[in-house]
Amino acid sequence: MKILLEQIGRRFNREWIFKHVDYTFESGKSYAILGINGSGKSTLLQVISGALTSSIGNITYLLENKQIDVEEVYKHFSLAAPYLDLIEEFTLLETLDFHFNFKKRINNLNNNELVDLLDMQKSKNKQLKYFSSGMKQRVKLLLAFCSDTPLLLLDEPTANLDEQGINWYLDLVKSFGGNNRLVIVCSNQAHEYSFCDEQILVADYK
Ligand SMILES: Nc1ncnc2c1ncn2[C@@H]1O[C@H](COP(=O)(O)OP(=O)(O)OP(=O)(O)O)[C@@H](O)[C@H]1O
Repeated sequence: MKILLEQIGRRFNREWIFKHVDYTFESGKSYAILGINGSGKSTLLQVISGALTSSIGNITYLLENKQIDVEEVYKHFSLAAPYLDLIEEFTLLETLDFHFNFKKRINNLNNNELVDLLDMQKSKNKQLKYFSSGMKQRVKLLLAFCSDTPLLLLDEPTANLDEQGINWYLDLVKSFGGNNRLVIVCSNQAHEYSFCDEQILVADYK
């Protein structure tokens, strides 16, 4: 997958969050979008994903050298982000079944293998509303990493995770972040993005 940003800008009302962003994202590489709180990382990620339109500029999406419409991009990415909610009434197993109705499982991993990856066999029939914030974050990350999509978007991936959780995330990166995937991480914490090949500073586009 290739995503080309040409002179992209986004404003809310009269305030420009970023402008003149020229950048190319390519499969097989990982990118970190960096900046302080409120600098516009999530906004840029949402523009890249097509969830938010840019105020100016063009974005082109190429999948195996064929252009795809912005309306179709959602089929090709998986996202873990603080603003993405899980359905709290579902149990863990129901969550996996529901999610993988829409996205293909990576390596055909079955529910039992996914629950093992989460180390949550004891909680598989528990509703997510009874999960701790760290457990929910692990579920979000697992759903994103284990969906077979060429584009993986991660916004604050280790929010709510303790040291063990951070190491678990880094294992996911090693296991499922490669294989010619395009990975984009929004962060302001080095341990979340130190594996990335390139860094984009939102402050450079003010
Ligand atoms: N829907 C919106 N309407 C108006 N302003 C918005 C909207 N969404 C975001 N903003 C503003 O855009 C700016 C960038 O927000 P954004 O969430 O992209 O920052 P961020 O770098 O991801 O922050 P954080 O590190 O805290 O997650 C902020 O000033 C925010 O208030």
